[in-house]
Amino acid sequence: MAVYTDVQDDALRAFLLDYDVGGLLAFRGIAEGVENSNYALRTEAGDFILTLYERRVDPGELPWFLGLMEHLAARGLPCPLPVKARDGQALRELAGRPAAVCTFLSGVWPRRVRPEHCAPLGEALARLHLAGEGFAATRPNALGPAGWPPLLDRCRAEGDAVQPGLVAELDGALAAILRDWPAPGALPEGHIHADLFPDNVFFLPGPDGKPRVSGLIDFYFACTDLLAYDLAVCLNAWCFEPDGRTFNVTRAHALLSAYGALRPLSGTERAALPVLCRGAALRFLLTRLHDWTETPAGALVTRKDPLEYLRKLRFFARAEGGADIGL
Ligand SMILES: Nc1ncnc2c1ncn2[C@@H]1O[C@H](COP(=O)(O)OP(=O)(O)O)[C@@H](O)[C@H]1O
Ligand SMILES: N[C@@H](CCOP(=O)(O)O)C(=O)O
Repeated sequence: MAVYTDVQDDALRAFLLDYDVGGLLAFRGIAEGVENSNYALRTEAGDFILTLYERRVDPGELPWFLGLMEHLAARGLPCPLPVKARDGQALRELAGRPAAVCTFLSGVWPRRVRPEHCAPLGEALARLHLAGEGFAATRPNALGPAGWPPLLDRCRAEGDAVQPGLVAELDGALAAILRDWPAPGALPEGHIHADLFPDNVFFLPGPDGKPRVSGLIDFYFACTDLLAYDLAVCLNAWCFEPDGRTFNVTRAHALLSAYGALRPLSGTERAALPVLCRGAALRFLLTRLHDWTETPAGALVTRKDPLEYLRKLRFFARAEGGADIGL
């Protein structure tokens, strides 16, 4: 479910009068997604996505996200381009919420990841990092290492009800990750997506029939951080079998090789990748755990399993070297 705010058709028609997109032909709410309300629009000018920004997005940060997408799209990355109204503004208001219209991207996200998805993914991620250069404004990662201890504290009271002993295990894992984390300035930084899960990457078959990336969406966790951390997020999200236990080295190797062909990893980045993977596993474990225990009964949101990421964290803690994670 991701339509929290209802939009009436007369309000939408009036809203669109400020844009050069012609008349509204059809619209429907999109059930997928977690954070915001999304509608698919068809107007006389084509297809668009309307997003109404909900609870967890800070309205003050929206110009940064929209500015980054505009910068990346202008450099040829297949990401949504915010559409400006006639007053030159992409960020407007509808139904009492901050709202933006973006271009619609074709394609389908992979319900079942195959190694053939991972090379185009790695290439797209490297292109994203390279295209982000030159976007001057920065946004710190609120869900980076400094954010993990307070997040764990918020899960302390309820965590052991999810799995006995969980809080103590996470205390130990967090301490080890913070101890091993790269020192400031040690690794290259830039703008990262920070949530490039399969449901945020669209594919279409290329002329050879193999999957080609046709769209990267959902930039609302994007921030300025270690570039290699984005790879760690992808290794977590794309390279395990669905049970979260079995790591697929073939997928990881395809992802890392394709990335490295466009943006070669330094020796320091390669050495840091295992701890970045542990950090990324902990980050998604903590946000899922927090949502698991805090989501009110009856809320129309599908909670995601935090323990899937405990299994991934344990895998990366056991991994003995780069070869175990596809380097
Ligand atoms: N630019 C786009 N083009 C096509 N579909 C989109 C676009 N943006 C969002 N969507 C659709 O909306 C769904 C939810 O979008 P997403 O940004 O992941 O929402 P949320 O931020 O709420 O998690 C996606 O799975 C996709 O179906
Ligand atoms: N990818 C995160 C959840 C964020 O949801 P999204 O729909 O905004 O990508 C997770 O799996 O925990």
